[in-house]
Amino acid sequence: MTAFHALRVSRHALLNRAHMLLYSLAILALLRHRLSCLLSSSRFLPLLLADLVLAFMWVACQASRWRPVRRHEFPDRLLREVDPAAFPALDVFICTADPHREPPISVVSTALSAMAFDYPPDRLSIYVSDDGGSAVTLFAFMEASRFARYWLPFCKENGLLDRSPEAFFRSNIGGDSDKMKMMYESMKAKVEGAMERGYVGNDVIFDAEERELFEKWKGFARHDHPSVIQVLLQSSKDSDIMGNALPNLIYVSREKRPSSHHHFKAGALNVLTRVSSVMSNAPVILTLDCDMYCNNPRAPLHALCYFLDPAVSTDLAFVQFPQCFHGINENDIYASELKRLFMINSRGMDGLRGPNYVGTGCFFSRRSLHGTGSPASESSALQKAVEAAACSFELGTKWGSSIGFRYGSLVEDFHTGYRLHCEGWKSVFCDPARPAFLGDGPKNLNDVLSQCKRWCVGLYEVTFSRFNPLTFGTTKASFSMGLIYAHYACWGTWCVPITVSDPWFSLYAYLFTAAYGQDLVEFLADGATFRRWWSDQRMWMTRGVTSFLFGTIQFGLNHIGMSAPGFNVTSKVTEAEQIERYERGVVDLGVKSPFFVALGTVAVVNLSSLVVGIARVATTEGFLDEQFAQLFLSGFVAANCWPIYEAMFLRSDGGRMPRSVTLISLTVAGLLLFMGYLVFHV
Ligand SMILES: O=c1ccn([C@@H]2O[C@H](COP(=O)(O)OP(=O)(O)O[C@H]3O[C@H](CO)[C@@H](O)[C@H](O)[C@H]3O)[C@@H](O)[C@H]2O)c(=O)[nH]1
Ligand SMILES: [Mn+2]
Repeated sequence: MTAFHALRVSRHALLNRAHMLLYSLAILALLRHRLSCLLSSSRFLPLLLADLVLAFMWVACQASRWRPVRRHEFPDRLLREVDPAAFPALDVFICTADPHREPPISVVSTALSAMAFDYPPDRLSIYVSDDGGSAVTLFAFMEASRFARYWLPFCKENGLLDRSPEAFFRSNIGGDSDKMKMMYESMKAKVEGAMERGYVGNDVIFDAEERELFEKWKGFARHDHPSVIQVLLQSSKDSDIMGNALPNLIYVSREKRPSSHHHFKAGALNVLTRVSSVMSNAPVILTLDCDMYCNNPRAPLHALCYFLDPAVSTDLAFVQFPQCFHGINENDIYASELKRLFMINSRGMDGLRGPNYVGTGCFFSRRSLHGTGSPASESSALQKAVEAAACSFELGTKWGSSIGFRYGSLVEDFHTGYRLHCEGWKSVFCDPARPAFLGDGPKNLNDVLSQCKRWCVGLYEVTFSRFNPLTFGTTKASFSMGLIYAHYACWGTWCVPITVSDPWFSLYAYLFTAAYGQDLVEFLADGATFRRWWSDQRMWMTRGVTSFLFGTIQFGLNHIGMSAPGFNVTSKVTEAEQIERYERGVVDLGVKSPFFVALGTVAVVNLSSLVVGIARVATTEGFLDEQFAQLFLSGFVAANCWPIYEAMFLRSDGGRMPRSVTLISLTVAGLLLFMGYLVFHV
């Protein structure tokens, strides 16, 4: 048998190791210096803490630089050697949670893009989990099941690669597609109309049978309702207009009761895992977020290149594709690409036990989630499915603790992938030239920072559990995997070195330039531009004083019971005016957010120290030599803060900082500066 995939170790590996050696010597020297300072004055204690965090985060991340790899798959070989009729069945899970933040018509487009995979339709099932419990979402999927009869043959006849109608009609107009476009627009208008009215009117319902389904929504509340499971397409019965079989399409809205915890997305995925196990029970499962449409119809074939290779499949839990986004602006001002997380470090982990699970674009082997057991009962498949979607089903079972998607963290993806690695499973990072899945990144700063804060809280939940990666991970997975997971689990602690500023000395110059230089090189090597890297490092600093800081505080409050973890679904809709600003690359600070008070304060404090520093250079001899590095740092931070100064003082558009936020920032900064003056001069 010829191989379906190949692997090569990155040329950077040796260079990385040499860099590691030098850098660790410098870190040791730094810590030694700091300890000796501490002996002279306890004022240095916060700085020691900052240095320790820096050292720890750096060391933990190195494991991902030890052996980065690149893989390549050969789907054509697979097609030559394996008859598609012998492909394993594939169950696709799509999660949605809120019809207002996640428009049903977009969820439908994602589902259609998966239904149109280059995969035998009779082996393909799409399950939609609707945590929003929305009749409009069900209605949108009924429409989609009719539209699919035309759309799927249209994609295949025209050899389309963009099989999400939303994405296709965004970029293609005219020609053959005119008729299809009209059909799509008419479906879209019906769904959006129902969304606006807030219910599914009798005028848009197809027949009496459909009307009956919506009866279920009488006395129905989003957080208090029975399960609704509706089979919309059945492969054995339904065919498209050319007479080809259609994939199965199943709508699931699990039971919700105020008295039982629904465990957010992990809970939804576990319900789909069980519901699908009694209906199609495919050995391969793909998880998708509602905005992550398929951009490469051969994605499943790429995954099969691993699942059908007996040499790797025995302990292969999942094949993860990177999260990629459409519509990112030229300089990626909010670092939405998250290149280090989704690309660079994933390749690094791939050279060890495998990349972590990032929640979407991931093919699982069902075995790794729940062995082969499925809910046992005498009833029919549909009845069993309804039982499996009930709130009480999991009571007294291992679901969420040692089988299925794991509970206890807002980052169920991180937690689940990590626990699978701890159980001895492996994973693979699969990154074909044409991105397999594309999603929506948040397009305003407040949403970007809130999302990151949620991750930060979720990651702490893993750190402070008995599965702490340093103690549990390093022994159960492997030492190096444990370190990388610890690096992420402690993401929030970046707020310590970023918020504690330091009297600079020459060793820092090396530590700073070497780390920044390496980061830049890795970005450029991965195809980024300098400006995109610049945005990324700016966002890293921004998160330090906002998401990481607030996330750390929030976790502390949750921990002592003063608040509870919540999952704020990221909005996938952006106002036209905001989109326009985003496309021009203008930062959006136009909402009254505590994040922006923190940003404004830091920016003003830094600007003041820069101005005072420059004044001293002009008046005091020798000051420049002594404090050059300190001044350089302030200058560098000020350059990063430029968009904030603009938003505070220079702009007048809707994205400028609200007056009240500017005033509060100025006041807080004034107080801080005054306190600083008292400490150092009185
Ligand atoms: O109670 C919930 C909450 C969320 N979701 C779905 O989960 C997905 C992710 O939610 P989103 O608000 O888009 O969160 P992001 O922060 O953008 O998502 C990233 O982070 C999540 C938590 O780590 C992962 O689950 C995602 O896959 C990953 O893309 C969406 O499809 C939601 O509909 C549910 O089904 N039920
Ligand atoms: Mn998302």
